[in-house]
Formats: sequence, C-alpha cells, structure tokens
Amino acid sequence: MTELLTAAQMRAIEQAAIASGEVTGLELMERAGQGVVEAIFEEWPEYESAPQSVAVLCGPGNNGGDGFVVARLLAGKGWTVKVFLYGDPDKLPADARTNYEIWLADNQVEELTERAFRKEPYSLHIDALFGTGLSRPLEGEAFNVASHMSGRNGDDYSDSVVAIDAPSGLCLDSGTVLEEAPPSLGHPIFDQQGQEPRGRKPFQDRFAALTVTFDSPKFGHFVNEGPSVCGQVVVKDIGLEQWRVLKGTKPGTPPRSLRLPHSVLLGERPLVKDRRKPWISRFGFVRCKKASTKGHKYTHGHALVLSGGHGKTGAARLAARGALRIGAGLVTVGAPRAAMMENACQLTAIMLRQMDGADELRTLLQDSRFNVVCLGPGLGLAADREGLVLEVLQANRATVLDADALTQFEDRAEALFEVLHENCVLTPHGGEFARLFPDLAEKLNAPATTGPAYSKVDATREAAKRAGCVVLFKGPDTVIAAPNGLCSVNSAHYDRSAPWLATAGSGDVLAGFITGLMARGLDPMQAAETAAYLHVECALDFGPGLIAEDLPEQIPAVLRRLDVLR
Ligand SMILES: NC(=O)C1=CN([C@@H]2O[C@H](COP(=O)(O)OP(=O)(O)OC[C@H]3O[C@@H](n4cnc5c(N)ncnc54)[C@H](OP(=O)(O)O)[C@@H]3O)[C@@H](O)[C@H]2O)[C@@H](O)CC1
Ligand SMILES: [K+]
Repeated sequence: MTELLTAAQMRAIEQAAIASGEVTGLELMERAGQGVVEAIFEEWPEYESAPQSVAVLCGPGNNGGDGFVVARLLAGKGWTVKVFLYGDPDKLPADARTNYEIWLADNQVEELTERAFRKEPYSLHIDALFGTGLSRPLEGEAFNVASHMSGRNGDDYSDSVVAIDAPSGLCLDSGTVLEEAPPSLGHPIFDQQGQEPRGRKPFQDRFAALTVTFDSPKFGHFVNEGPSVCGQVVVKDIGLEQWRVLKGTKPGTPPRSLRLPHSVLLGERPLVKDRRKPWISRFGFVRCKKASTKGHKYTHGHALVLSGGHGKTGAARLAARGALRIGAGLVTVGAPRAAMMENACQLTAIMLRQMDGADELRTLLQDSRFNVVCLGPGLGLAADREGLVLEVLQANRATVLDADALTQFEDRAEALFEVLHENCVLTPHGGEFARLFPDLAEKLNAPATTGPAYSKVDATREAAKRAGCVVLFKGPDTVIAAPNGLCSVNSAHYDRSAPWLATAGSGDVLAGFITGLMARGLDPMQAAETAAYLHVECALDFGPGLIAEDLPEQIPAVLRRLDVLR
C-alpha cells in the first residue's frame, strides 16, 4: 500500500524515530542524501563511470542539509561540485549545520545569487533549497535562481534538475506553487494577460527532471500542479517504516501529531497483482472474488439509471453500459415516454422502463430489487428533475449523483445535503464542485501565499463531511473522501498518465462503474475507489483515440489482467 503523507505527518514520523533513540537526525539525513545519489545513477547510469559537474543549491533548512550530503557523496565519486547556500549559515539547523561544516572543511560554499549561479554551466543541478518546510513563496535570489532553472526567465535547465523532496516553491501538502499575493490576478508571469477571471493559471512548467522524496510520497506530488512541476517522483526508503506503521498513519492508531485519517494513493500496478496485500480487501476485490463463486445476476444487484429526455439519452446509456460491464447483475434504464423509442433502438442487454416524473419513479422504486440508482448524466435541468433526485434519495437506496443531478442544486446545496445519506456518492468535476461547495472552491482557487496551502484533498474531505457521503472530486488527480476523513487519490499522472481520458462522456461511464460496483455490494468508498482506479486502467490499456464508449468495452480485459472482480 502506498500511503500519502502531509509534511506534518512526515515530520512527526521522523521525530518519533529520532525520539526512540534508534536513529539520529544526522543518520536520516545521510540516508536521504544517499537515496538522492542512488536515484541520480538510476536515472543517468552513464554518469556512474563518467563524473560530471554539478551545482548543489542548499537552502536554510534540513533540505539544504541533504544537499550538503549529496555534494559530499558526489565529490567522493570524483564529480566537480559547486555548492551555493541561500541563507545565513549560522542559522542552519543542527544536522544541516554539521553537514555544512563537514563540507566546508575541504571545500567552499558560495552565497547563492543568480549571477554567481549563471557563471558556469553544470551537467546537473541539485535543488536542495526547500522541501517540507516551505512556508511562503520563494523570494529574492532563491526565486531568481529557481525561475531561471525552470525556464520561467527564458533558459530552461529542468532536464538537469534533481529536486530533493520537492522542486523548491512547491507546497508538498497542496501541490500548489506558493506565490506572493497577486498585485492583480495570478503569478506575475501570467499577469501580462490579466485575463484569468478567478484564481490563476496553474503552473505547467516542469521545474525538475527528477524529484527524490523519502519514505512515502506526499500529497503534493500527486495533486494539482505537483505532477507538472516534479518531472518524475522517486521514493527512497530511509528506514522509517516501523515508525510509520506502529506509530503512524493507520486508522485507529494515530499519534496526536498525525491527526489526518489514513490516506492512500490508488493505482500501484505491482501491488494490484498481489492479492495478499491488505489494501486490496479495502477495495473489495477479495470480497467480490468470494461472492462470485456462487453469484449470478440476481446476487450482483439491479441498477437503475435514469435517462434524460429525447435527444439527451446518450449519457445515461454510457453509464448503464459501464454499470453492466463492471458486473451489475441487471441494469435498467428508466426513461421518459418521449425518450423511450430512442433508448429502445440502442439498448439490448440493458432493460428499459418508462418512467415519467417523480410519481412513477416512486412506484418503480417500490421494487426492492433495484438496489442502486444513478442519476445525473444527461438528466437535464428542467424544474421537475429536482423531484426525481429527491425521490431517489428518499427511497434510501445506494445512489450515485453526477452532472445535472448536482448542478440542479446550485445555490441551494443545503436542500440536497439535508436528504443525502451515507449510501450516496457524489461525483462532481471542478465546475460542479464549485456549484455545490462555492466557499470551498473559492478557498481552493485563491492564490496560495502560505504553506501548507489549502488543497484539493482538504476541499474534498470538507465536502464529504458536509454532504455526509462519499465525494469523488474528478480530475487527473481524482480525490475521493468519505465523511469520516478516509481519503484516496487516484492519480492519472506519471506512469498512469492518460490525457485521452478527458473525453466527452468519460465521466458518465465513471458514474456507471461506481453504480455497477455498488449494485454488486461494495460500499460507497470502495466502489468509488475501485471504479476510479479501473477507469484509468481502461484508458491506459486502450490508449490514445479512446472515446467514452470504449471504456466499458475495455473492462473485461482489465479485469482479466488484474484478476479481480470475478
Ligand atoms: N522529515 C524527514 O524524515 C526527513 C527530512 N529530511 C529533509 O529535511 C527537509 C525538511 O527540513 P526543514 O523542516 O528544515 O524544512 P526546509 O524545507 O529545509 O526549509 C525550512 C527553512 O526554510 C525557511 N523557509 C521556508 N520557506 C521559505 C521561503 N519561501 N523563503 C525563505 N525561507 C523559507 C524556514 O523558515 P521559517 O518558515 O521557519 O521562517 C526554515 O528555516 C525535508 O524536505 C527533507 O529534505 C531529511 O534530511 C531526512 C529525513
Ligand atoms: K528542494
């Protein structure tokens, strides 16, 4: 299982380890530096036998301390090493200071200025300015040099930048690049246009080729701008496992300093193959395998997907197809009279029932075999649609609310929250999220001027708590949270990058996948996590050229490959 940590959780784990007396901060710093050097040679194996020139940029904290270790280790391998320090050496924390002095015994340290930095070319640049301790935007020479390295000032060194823990400037909790409060809107480089209506344009420049972090990835590597700026992320073990597991972040055993509930990163391919890993049962895969031995269509539930009106029926059919493919026993599309013919012409394995208005829906739901309802895709925003949503929620079934079922409650979200129950999943994209949770969206879009900044993870957790049900906040960094704070990130970045998944109707299929899994008996969190994960796997297997219709059709091959949900 891959746990995602906040900077505070990482610090608490480190402190627990040091307090145990079994390891010192200096030893951890040495291991961190060794991890960085290892990662460099894994990335550039040709450098092992051909020492290079390197600039190591050290900051005023322990991130800088790691930099001094890297400098020493590379110099020991014959590299030509130039060390720059940003900040007052007298104020370095103890371990960083020790490594600074060790370096200084035989070498020199130059004050970091853009001018000094630009004097010579280097094969590699180590960004050890700031890591988990970043508390405000970069300023002065640190800003100038970081901007210079990442190409924001014209040149672009990012192919040769190795960032320790984070590219400096990136907040590791929120995945946001911290910035000064804007004189107008957004970061200065975007101000010229002055056209951003709210918030600012996200950074898409890559700041580093490689980011080496320790023990566990942090949220910021996977959400918001993190994946754009980090290059690729390598996690190096520095021997903190036992403090993480025993004292750490498992539900039920958090020390006081680790208040956040357990959070995981979905989608580690190698782990999926190992069915003994405990997190797989959290996904429900194990449970489904057992159920399947004596399962048939009636034990895999019956999903009802509500269709929009004439000419707006495709989205519901996509969701229905997704639900059926992922294993719901039966799927019925409920359509208004005017849309019956259109649906009938295009449905075969999926059943069709006429359903006009809330009264007929109530009658339909008297059939208790409908164990899950999905509504929203293509539903429309006519006044009577709200009645359908309320009817379904009052029927107290497992319910997936997407698209128009959410937009319907813009400016009146409280009316929805009152009737939502714990067996619901909301699947908003950014716009729908802002309609239901305008204050949270506002916080999320505000320029991040101090760290740790408010994140998509914070927003989704707050939303789930407020709604009283699971919220799946879509995006390439999908965040899924339950009202009790459990949280997962399904990242479609790095080796799971699938930009072609952003295609019309792909969200409708995702709603269908969740619906199908809930029909099969998975609880809302399990269903949302598993569906989000499989959705990306389908896109990865299919590849570019994908359209939404392809996603459900890819499910059999994905399930076969992963050997799950039999
Ligand atoms: N945890 C672990 O297990 C391990 C951690 N290790 C390493 O330690 C790193 C964390 O170290 P850290 O806590 O000292 O934080 P770091 O990022 O170096 O900076 C803090 C300093 O910067 C300052 N400062 C902040 N923002 C600023 C700005 N914009 N401009 C100017 N100054 C700014 C801040 O000042 P303050 O906010 O207090 O005013 C403070 O002085 C971590 O990323 C990893 O690399 C490994 O060695 C071993 C295992
Ligand atoms: K750094």
